[in-house]
Amino acid sequence: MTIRQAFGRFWPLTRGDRRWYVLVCCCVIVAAVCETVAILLFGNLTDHALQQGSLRAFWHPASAWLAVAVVGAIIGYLGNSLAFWSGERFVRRLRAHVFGHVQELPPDFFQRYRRGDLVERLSGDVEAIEQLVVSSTIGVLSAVFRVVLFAAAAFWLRWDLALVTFVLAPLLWLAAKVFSGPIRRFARSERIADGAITSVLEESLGTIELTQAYNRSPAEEQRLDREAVAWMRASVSGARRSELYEQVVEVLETLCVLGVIGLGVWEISHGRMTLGALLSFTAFLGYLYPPLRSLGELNLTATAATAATERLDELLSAEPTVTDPEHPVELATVHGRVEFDRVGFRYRDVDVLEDFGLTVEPGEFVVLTGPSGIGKSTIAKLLLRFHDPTAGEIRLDGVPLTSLQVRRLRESITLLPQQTHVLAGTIRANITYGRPGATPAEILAAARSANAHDFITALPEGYDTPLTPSSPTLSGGQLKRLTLARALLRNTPILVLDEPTTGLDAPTAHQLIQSLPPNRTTILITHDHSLTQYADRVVDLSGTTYGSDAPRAAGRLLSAAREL
Ligand SMILES: Nc1ncnc2c1ncn2[C@@H]1O[C@H](COP(=O)(O)OP(=O)(O)OP(=O)(O)O)[C@@H](O)[C@H]1O
Repeated sequence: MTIRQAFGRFWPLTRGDRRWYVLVCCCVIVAAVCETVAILLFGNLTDHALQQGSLRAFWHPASAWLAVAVVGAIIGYLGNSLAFWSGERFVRRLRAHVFGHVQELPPDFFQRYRRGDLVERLSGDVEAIEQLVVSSTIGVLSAVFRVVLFAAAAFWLRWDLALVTFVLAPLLWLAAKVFSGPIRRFARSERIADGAITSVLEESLGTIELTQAYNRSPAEEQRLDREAVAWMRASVSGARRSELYEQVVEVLETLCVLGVIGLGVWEISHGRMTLGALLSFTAFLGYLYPPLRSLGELNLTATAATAATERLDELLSAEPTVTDPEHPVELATVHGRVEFDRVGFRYRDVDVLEDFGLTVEPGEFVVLTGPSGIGKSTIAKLLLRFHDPTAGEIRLDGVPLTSLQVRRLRESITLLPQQTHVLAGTIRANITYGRPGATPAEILAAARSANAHDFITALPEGYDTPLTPSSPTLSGGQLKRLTLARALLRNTPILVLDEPTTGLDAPTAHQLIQSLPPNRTTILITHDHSLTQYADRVVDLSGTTYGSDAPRAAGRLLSAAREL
């Protein structure tokens, strides 16, 4: 991706902030004008006060110089602060944009990338793009204004000497061109290595118990070191090229300054120039060369940032596979009838479901069982539209899922996944995650139903006990009950529980299933056959489907009769 393409890709995100960039440019112009005036005053001071040794001739230009310097400093401060603020605003907006997009992507997208790499793209790469889009734009505009102003002043002072000065510009351009290729290459390798390091750190810290238990610490250190070596190579090679570029530019600048001074000396010796004019002129060079040099450097920074642009563009180009229909069907009330109609599904090349049919009536309690790997969790994921079936159709209350708004669909179904997800925050915050704004009484009721209230209140800080995802201070069974409380609090017409009783002792498991709320469509995925007694129907994915005369079924029939 070229700088131009990279810039075009992200520039639209600056909409709404461009007036601030214009303001920054105005500050830059005023500050550059102040610097120009200050240099001219310096020439005046040299010719009238210094050369003639006149203190009277000193005060006027000196006070004017001071006033101009103060104005320049104030405007410079305001401009730089504003430039920084608008740069950070862009970072915030870009990160939110990419993060929002990534959150819509299907689960298999996250299998293609290591989590640490994604983290790096959302942190380091986003900041690198800010460099390209905002800082570099402001930097280039600022440098161009300054070059134009100082060049105009230099031409006004002595056009012939100014011409010599500008020999430098094409040389700098040439140098930047020569160096930009390798710098881009090393920047790309560095961004990739950054992602790999974050991944290793994230993965190792996430499995620290396993690492310690299996004595794998040295291997983990080696893994990190391998990535660190790749990162160091890229980083050092890139820095070397940048440094070499700086030194080449330094030498080129020195050559030009010496050329100008040599010419100036010659002019003074022929009486065609004053010392003040020569000193002002060389002072201009001192001001002119930094923005000229920074134009070349900005080119290199922007070139390096294109590596980050490519990485972020890759994320933004990934399309969500599950989208809202153009004209969604509105379901005023969800009754909870779920139909899988000749559903087929495959993960890339692996067929998981073929011609699968199941209808769950509103309020029915179905146990889904079958051997490991047969596709039980996949059915739950299809119901929430994490994926769409490759054949057949799934319907909710007779409406195909693809005709419903994804948000509305997920509002109607609660999935308790097999994996226990703990969030950073208190136990209360963990429970209310699925339904912010729930009342304390509702939280308590959900915790009681999930058999979690007693162990929570036995903790010194009760519902305010803080939890961390990496090392939650609760047992596996307690965490299971906590996540069940979170699911129950959502109070949706459909409940899908994927192995909710793993890690629980038999009495607790039975108690938990018995206390599940009645009158809602419940699909319980389990390997525990003792729990099937509570179901209205058991569906064994290996082939058998049978009803149950369990008390639970009777209870449900009773409540259905009551409803009638
Ligand atoms: N993201 C995925 N990508 C590719 N294949 C997958 C993916 N998730 C699951 N599978 C495969 O699909 C099949 C069904 O998996 P699924 O998790 O639905 O089984 P399950 O019946 O719930 O198993 P278990 O009882 O062990 O939880 C398995 O063979 C599994 O390897």
